[in-house]
Amino acid sequence: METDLRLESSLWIGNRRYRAVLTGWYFNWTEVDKKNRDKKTIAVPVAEVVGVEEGRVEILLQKLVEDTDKDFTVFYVKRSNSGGSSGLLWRLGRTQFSCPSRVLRDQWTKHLRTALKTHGPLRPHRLLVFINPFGGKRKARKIFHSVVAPLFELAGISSHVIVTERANQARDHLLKKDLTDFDGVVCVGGDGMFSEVLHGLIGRTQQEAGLCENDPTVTLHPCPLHIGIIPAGSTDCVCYATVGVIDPVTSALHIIIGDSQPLDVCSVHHASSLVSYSVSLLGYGFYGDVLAESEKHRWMGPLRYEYSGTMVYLSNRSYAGIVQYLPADPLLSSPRDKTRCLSGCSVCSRSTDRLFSHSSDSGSLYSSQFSQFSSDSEGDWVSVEGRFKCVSLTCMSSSCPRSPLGLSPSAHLADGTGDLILVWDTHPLGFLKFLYRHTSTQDQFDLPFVEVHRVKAVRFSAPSGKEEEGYEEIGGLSGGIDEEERGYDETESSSGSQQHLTERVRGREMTNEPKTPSPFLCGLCCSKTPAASVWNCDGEILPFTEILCRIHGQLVRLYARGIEDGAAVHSSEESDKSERTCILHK
Ligand SMILES: Nc1ncnc2c1ncn2[C@@H]1O[C@H](COP(=O)(O)OP(=O)(O)OP(=O)(O)O)[C@@H](O)[C@H]1O
Repeated sequence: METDLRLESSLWIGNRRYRAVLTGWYFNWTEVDKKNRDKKTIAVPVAEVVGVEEGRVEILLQKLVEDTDKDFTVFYVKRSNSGGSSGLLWRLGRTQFSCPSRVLRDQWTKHLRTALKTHGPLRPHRLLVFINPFGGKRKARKIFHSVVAPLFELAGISSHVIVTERANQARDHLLKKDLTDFDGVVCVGGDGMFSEVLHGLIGRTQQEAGLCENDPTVTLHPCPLHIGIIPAGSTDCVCYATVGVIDPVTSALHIIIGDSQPLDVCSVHHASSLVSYSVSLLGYGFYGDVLAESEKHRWMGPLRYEYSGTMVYLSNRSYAGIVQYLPADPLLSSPRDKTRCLSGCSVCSRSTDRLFSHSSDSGSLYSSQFSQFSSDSEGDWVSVEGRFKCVSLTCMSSSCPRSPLGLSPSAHLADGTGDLILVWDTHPLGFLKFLYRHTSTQDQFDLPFVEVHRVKAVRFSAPSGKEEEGYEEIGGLSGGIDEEERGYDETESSSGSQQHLTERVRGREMTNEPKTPSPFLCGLCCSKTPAASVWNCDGEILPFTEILCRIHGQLVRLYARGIEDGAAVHSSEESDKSERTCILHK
């Protein structure tokens, strides 16, 4: 196949001569000077070629074609620095080549197109697109039609576009309508819109596989359709955490070239019923309260999150809870190992082998997952009880522009685990330090009242009524437990052993004596602590406190490739100094 695709000839860009070579995987062109010496080479992976067109073609608001019979135009992915974001921006690179004859031009276009098919097996041909016209700044429709649709057209992708008229329309469509012709589903909107598509696709897949989503022990069937996210919401965290930038062009290009990023999904059950799925944050306590508070102030727009965060922080609440978790294998990875899940992550790749090792066909693919889950014996569960500022579970780093490293910087997108973060009740200033560290590079887990565990499942419940009232009374009076008062050291806090945790619970019970109210808490914030918080599940409030969460490894696939490490991409400057592409210097 490699030899069939190989093509080499002189080509011209303007009046400069280039030696162009198409190997199996790369399309390279090297400038040749008058003395036949090679200058710089531009190498574009065939997998990143967006399209090949006869003539001299430009894509502005619409396609402009100057049909000359010796020219062809190649469109490809070009990388550029994103400024503040963690990933790289992708732009549409374009180079117009001239050939000495029409025959040679036709040979180039034919070979390049064949190479695209060979090296882009997951490139979509037909997509189902949902646009939420009310998401974010209400620009989703414009973003799709002016930025994304021309790129899809260039790449030969046909789209069936549905502009939603109500919440949950996309979910319901995916659950009920015929999806046979589609390679993937694209949502143009924010995290809420992504969540709709996620629920619709997972539900549909389980229906077709005859699986009951309400049974928390069932291993769910991976979704066959890819999901693409064109960010157009006020919160686009899933896009940021899986691409590294919030940029419609970058996301559209990932869709076009058929990138594939598996993603873990957490199922949330209450009393043997499915409540929801989550991919980013499941948070009780602080994060639940902030969401509940912000819902009361929707009229403020995005500012409501700052306002609500401040109000909830000042109210200095903590909540009693019993947390049980099933630890993941500590030999595979750890939330404190200071690694980052980047594009091509080896931990996630090894997980693919582990999760789907027994067969390549999807039927036995999920039976191999089933055997993995069924071996999780109940005896492995660890249980802790006490008062928490917040309890969070995240299946990914949950990085976002405000917190570039995220809630759990070393979490993985697709290793079949989640990170459970327990923030025990503490002094308000300690908690502020914890929150502040999310905005910097300081380790938010390196605090004595914080612990993090890599887990496969979590159960949460509030203590029964009587105990709850007792905690409430104490919570209402107490200014929280000082770090010094807690009676355990930092080394212990990261050990996560059952024994240490039990000791800590005892220590906490002892320190839960009523205390003199802290002067910091008086005035504005000294309201009575409610008995229970609510769960924030990817931005939605859950109606239950008691939940069982289970991580399903690589349940869905996104048109993405994880965050690219800018430093690792071999790049240099071309004509536009800010732009990067693969250029090899000779
Ligand atoms: N046509 C519609 N009318 C009203 N709501 C819709 C419509 N289409 C989708 N939705 C709902 O709007 C919610 C928010 O949408 P989306 O995530 O796109 O925007 P957002 O601005 O990021 O959201 P948020 O206000 O939650 O930050 C989603 O939960 C989705 O179910």
